[in-house]
Amino acid sequence: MAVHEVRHPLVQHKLGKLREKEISTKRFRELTGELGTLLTYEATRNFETESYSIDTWAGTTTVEKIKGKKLTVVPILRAGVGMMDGVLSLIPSAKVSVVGLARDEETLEPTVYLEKLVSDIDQRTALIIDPMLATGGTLIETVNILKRAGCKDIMGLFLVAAPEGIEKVLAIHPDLEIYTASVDERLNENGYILPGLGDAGDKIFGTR
Ligand SMILES: O=P(O)(O)OC[C@H]1O[C@H](OP(=O)(O)OP(=O)(O)O)[C@H](O)[C@@H]1O
Ligand SMILES: O=c1cc[nH]c(=O)[nH]1
Ligand SMILES: [Mg+2]
Repeated sequence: MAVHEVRHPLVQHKLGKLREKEISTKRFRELTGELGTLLTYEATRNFETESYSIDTWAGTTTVEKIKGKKLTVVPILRAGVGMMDGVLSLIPSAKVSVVGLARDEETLEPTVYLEKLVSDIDQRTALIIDPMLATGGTLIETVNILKRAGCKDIMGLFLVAAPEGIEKVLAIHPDLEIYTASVDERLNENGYILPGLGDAGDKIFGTR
């Protein structure tokens, strides 16, 4: 597994705005989508391309396209939905496989309540999207679901990740590629990331 912390100035600028205490639902949503786009740009940086010829106004020339890479975007309900439009703005034809997991506030254990995967997921690269990687329980369970379905190539995009969660995921799924805008300091006693974002799901959906 590799953890890529995306230090691009635009990413860090937008993450800083996202952390502000009095942020509105509208602004939180906008920034979450924009960061989804920027993380997608970074995560697809090493996709293989192949050359082909086209006719242009000045004759024939050689251009490139992404080489046979079939993707499925995997938003983790609820909060992952907040990143989805931003991710799909760069890869608009990607199929979407939805999983629903909710973390118990007391035990911090995730419960799976929905699995709706594309049928040929065993032939696709899965791009998991969720704003938060905290204890890592939700991500471990999501990767378990994808691997059980035959998926072999799995990447994840997270706005913020906790070092404790990364370590736990790494121990169980060493083949995962993680992209995040920030590896934050630590988890607090309630399993929230510090400095983190607070409850990302509530902020995206305007609940609470
Ligand atoms: O790494 P973990 O400790 O498992 O926590 C991370 C999970 O917690 C949040 O979701 P939550 O369960 O609050 O659901 P929501 O998206 O419906 O708010 C977050 O969006 C992740 O999915
Ligand atoms: O800090 C955290 C941890 C889990 N879920 C969140 O929304 N925020
Ligand atoms: Mg939540």
